[in-house]
Amino acid sequence: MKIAGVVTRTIRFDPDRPEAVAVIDQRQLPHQLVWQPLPDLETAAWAIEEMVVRGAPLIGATAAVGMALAGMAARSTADFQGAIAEAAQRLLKTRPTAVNLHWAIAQQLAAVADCQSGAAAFDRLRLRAAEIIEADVQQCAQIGHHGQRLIADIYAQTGRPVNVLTHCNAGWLACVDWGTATAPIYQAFDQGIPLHVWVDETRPRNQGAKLTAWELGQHGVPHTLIADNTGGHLMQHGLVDLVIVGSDRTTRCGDVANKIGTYLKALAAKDNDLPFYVALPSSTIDWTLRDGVREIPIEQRSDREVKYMDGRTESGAIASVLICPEASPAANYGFDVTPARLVTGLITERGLCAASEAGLLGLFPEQGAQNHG
Ligand SMILES: CSC[C@H]1O[C@H](OP(=O)(O)O)[C@H](O)[C@@H]1O
Repeated sequence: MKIAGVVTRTIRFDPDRPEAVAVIDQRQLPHQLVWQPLPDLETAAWAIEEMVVRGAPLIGATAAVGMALAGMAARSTADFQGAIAEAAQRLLKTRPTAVNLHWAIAQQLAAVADCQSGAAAFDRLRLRAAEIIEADVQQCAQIGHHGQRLIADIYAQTGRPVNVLTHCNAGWLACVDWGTATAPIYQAFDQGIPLHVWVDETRPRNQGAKLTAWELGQHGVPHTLIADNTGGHLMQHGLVDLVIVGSDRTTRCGDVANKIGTYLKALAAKDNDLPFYVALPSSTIDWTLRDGVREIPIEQRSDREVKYMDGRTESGAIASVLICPEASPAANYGFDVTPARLVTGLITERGLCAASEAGLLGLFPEQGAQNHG
């Protein structure tokens, strides 16, 4: 998407110059645009752990690049396979919930399985990383193409601007470009469909306030930032037409793990008979799992993220402030799981489907042949 009118992606990766890879440091947004170089595997792993980069698809893309950087470092060593396996283990320890991390690492390990030299393995890793990055862009564009119809249909029925609510940041900043939940919004907006987005601030890391509001503003999309607990009230008063969120891991039966608070939005949407859609690329589907509440690992992060807020002071300095008694313990669950029964439908790169095994296999029949879960 564009930053100040310049087409930009979240990660700059040239397979012919992998050592020059850099990512937007999303911890600095919206106040500063900072590009963070990723010179080696460890920096790539650190960037995922510290949420320099975040969002399931971008975590996957960064992991794929991290594996390529490990391959670059090991390209002249005899035990290059051991070094690549070690890199995979390092990356798997970064963040547990987004399945794209596992998917991307598995893709890279498969790419080098039959390599007989470090040089050949490095070539496979850097080229596969570039493919994964390009595929994410195309898949998110397709999610936008399929999802924009939902917004267009509501506009055709009502004849007034469509109010969409989204949670966290499932925007182009969570991907390489376009986003997942935001792709239908951008494409409907670009087609001239009048719309407005309610942006959940999304405590505790405030990805909505810091990232979604910023990227929508950069594109000129009308939006209003709201406290996380506002959505239900808006839905009760007819101010929301559609909820679209992203996913970090979706089971083969349509259960969805997403940023903490998503489940509560789904409950409110159900209670108000409003459509609740989840936008996701197939790299976010975990075909080995069926029951998301029981099986999806939920990341728990530092209590500091709950106890402190950071931002820009009135004097322009970036500061972090304690918002509770220092002695108060805090729990920081990063995600929750929305059961498929609360999901109206899934928006994938292959089209829309019901949040069910039949729905997903209808779009991805190749997965049905394998005995999963
Ligand atoms: C399109 S995936 C975006 C997804 O990732 C976010 O989590 P985090 O910022 O912690 O990586 C959130 O769950 C978004 O919906």
